[in-house]
Amino acid sequence: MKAPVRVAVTGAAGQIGYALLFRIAAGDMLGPDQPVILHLLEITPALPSLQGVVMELNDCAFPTLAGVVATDDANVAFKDVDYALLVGARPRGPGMERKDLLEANGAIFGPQGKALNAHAKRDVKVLVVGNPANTNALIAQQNAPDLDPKCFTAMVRLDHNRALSQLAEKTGSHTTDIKKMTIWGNHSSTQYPDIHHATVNGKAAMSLIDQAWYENDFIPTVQQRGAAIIKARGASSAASAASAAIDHMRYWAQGTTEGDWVSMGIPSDGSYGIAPGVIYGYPVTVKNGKYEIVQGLAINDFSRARMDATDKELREERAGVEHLFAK
Ligand SMILES: NC(=O)c1ccc[n+]([C@@H]2O[C@H](COP(=O)([O-])OP(=O)(O)OC[C@H]3O[C@@H](n4cnc5c(N)ncnc54)[C@H](O)[C@@H]3O)[C@@H](O)[C@H]2O)c1
Ligand SMILES: O=C(O)C[C@H](O)C(=O)O
Repeated sequence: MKAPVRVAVTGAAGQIGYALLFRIAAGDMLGPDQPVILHLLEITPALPSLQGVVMELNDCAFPTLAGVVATDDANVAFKDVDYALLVGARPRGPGMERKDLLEANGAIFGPQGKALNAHAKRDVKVLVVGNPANTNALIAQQNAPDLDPKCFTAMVRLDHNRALSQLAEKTGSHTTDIKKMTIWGNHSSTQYPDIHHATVNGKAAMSLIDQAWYENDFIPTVQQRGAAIIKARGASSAASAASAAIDHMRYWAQGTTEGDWVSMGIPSDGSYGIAPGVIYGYPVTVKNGKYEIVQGLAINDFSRARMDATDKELREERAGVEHLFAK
């Protein structure tokens, strides 16, 4: 067994938290030889409920669970953490405008960015799941001036996995037969799931499907999947979101496989003509805990228009929250 690492999870008493904590504690995220100390952050009124979750975590007697800290203080929650999964966010309520949502989340992700800046390990890996995930990640990053901006990422892995599942079903294959799937841009309905570079059992994905299915079925299904689940379940995706968060962190920590890549929301460096600084879904490879954008992909006009549309949405979201950035 290795020395334990510290993993913070915010919104730990919520529904994603309930699907996520037990898998992290069981070793699904960092491996069966990596003990974890969980740092769980909740708002004060949710602490009794969180205590119940802690009781259940202990009752599992996981070999890889080395301790649990449960708190309503971000300074305690982020102390010396190696990983931080920021799940807790303000959901959109009735009559709330997007602007109100961004403002409410600024009040969460600004202070959490500051607390990470003050207390987390200098190479902390931060994943923002709470919506609007990309712009919440930007707010946290912009309040953590002493951390490398690349420490902050947002989750588009659920979209990536949804795209794998849709393409596998259409082509009668398994998700593991598919390589080089890409989600460009925002975790929102403007995201662009791109299969131009994907292969299914080594064959170009685009040669196995027709353009009409791609345009009228695949893309909108992936873009609208979150809304479809809310409609069907009466609550937003939880187990699949938790599973995607595990995948995002596992690949970031352990690396991508040769000949394949994953999609991560990361700070744009201007690659592919995207506005520098916005947290944009890119295809990335990972080695030794560092991600790199896959370069040199051919982008046709169809893709260009969609990549630009989701970039535009992210630039607009950024313009709406710039007043929340640390001066
Ligand atoms: N990126 C994605 O792919 C994706 C997918 C699904 C859901 N989500 C988002 O994830 C978020 C969480 O979803 P959920 O279903 O678990 O919601 P939930 O309402 O069940 O749980 C959220 C929890 O966060 C807590 N919380 C609120 N403010 C907090 C704060 N300042 N610090 C710590 N905890 C805080 C709440 O008390 C609650 O327990 C939502 O924003 C949802 O939209 C993102
Ligand atoms: O909460 C939502 O809007 C949906 C969620 O982000 C999802 O993709 O399932």
